[in-house]
Amino acid sequence: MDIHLERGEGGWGSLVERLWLFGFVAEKFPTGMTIIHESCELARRGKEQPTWRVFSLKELHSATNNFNYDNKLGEGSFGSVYWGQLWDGSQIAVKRLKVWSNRAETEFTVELEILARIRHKNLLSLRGYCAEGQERLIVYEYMQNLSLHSHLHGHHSFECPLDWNRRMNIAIGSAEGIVYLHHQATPHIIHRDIKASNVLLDSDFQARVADFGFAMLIPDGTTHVPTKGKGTLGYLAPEYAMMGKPNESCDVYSFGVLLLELASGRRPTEKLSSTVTQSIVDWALPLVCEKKFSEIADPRLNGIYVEGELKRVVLVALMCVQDLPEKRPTMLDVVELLKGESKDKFSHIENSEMFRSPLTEEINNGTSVVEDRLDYISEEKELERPLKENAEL
Ligand SMILES: Nc1ncnc2c1ncn2[C@@H]1O[C@H](COP(=O)(O)OP(=O)(O)OP(=O)(O)O)[C@@H](O)[C@H]1O
Repeated sequence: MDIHLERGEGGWGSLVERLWLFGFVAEKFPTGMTIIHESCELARRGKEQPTWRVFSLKELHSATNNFNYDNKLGEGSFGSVYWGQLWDGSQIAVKRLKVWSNRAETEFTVELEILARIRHKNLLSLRGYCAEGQERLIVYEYMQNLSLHSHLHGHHSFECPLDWNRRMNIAIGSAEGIVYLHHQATPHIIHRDIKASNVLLDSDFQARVADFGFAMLIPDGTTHVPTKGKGTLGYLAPEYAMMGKPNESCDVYSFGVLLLELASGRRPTEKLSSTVTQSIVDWALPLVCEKKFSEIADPRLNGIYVEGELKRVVLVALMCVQDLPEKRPTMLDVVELLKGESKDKFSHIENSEMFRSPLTEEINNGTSVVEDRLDYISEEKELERPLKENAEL
């Protein structure tokens, strides 16, 4: 018989209690969101032990050289992220809460609650957490090649290690990670902040979707959940920006923006002048209507890409960013289309009305989105740091 009880430790109290019983698990989190959890995934994993654990603050201080500035990998709304090395030589990334607040506490708990229940090759894995006094830290696997954002727009964009093959793998891999969240996780998960800085790259440049602080667990049968809007400028679905009702199609919209970014190397929005900002969607659509795909391709690719795949990525992206959520594909469709598995669906898309007239109303004009109702909007920023050791560039 296999029964044991685990109890998290720390001044904040027990974060999670787990009762392991014949391969099933009862989880108890302080948010109370999930008291009993009997997921298919856990059943599949059988009696596998959780891969994460509770870290002491002392251990994390020593791993990160006392959160030394030189170890800092980046900074987000929650706090700073530091590179560290554990006593066994394994590398970690430690996210340290900046200022304690109720909102930060919620983000911390939501992220842990979600990370603890997911496991997929294209999602960032949790190594553990630390909650001592007012300190809140999340420990992740370290991703040697940092974020997609850093390669497209940041410190590493000039080295451009992202050839076309890697870009295709990143597109398909990150889409598969989101398919898992939307269609396979129990309950389903809406990420709500899909963007280039939340797609991390491992030593083989495989994509790992990260940052679940804004994510939401959606029980079966829920059509939409009213909530205050969250997300990042340039990636927000118009209906979500205006009404703040998230569902899976909001992630699909953000993923469409990310695909355009990956193909073109442009940012989601570009300032044309001090008063005019153009969205990547408004820039790409007229070029597609004129069949000028080569003008969309990132100049850093030096013309070395597979024409058919570039076209596929761009057309699928534009299907994802349609104004009407019901017209957007699901992430399952997106994966199928990106892999070129559905010739019929693709030729239907190629002949779509929206690619005939440049001024179609299917796409928003990039300036009409009312984003001031959002509770929290972040802007893309990234600390310029060299890659840590083992980066294969
Ligand atoms: N596991 C990791 N391995 C390597 N680098 C990481 C890891 N996690 C985060 N980073 C780096 O730290 C940066 C900051 O991450 P963080 O998730 O805190 O913020 P963000 O996603 O950029 O912004 P926000 O949280 O405000 O949306 C990332 O862009 C990435 O470069």
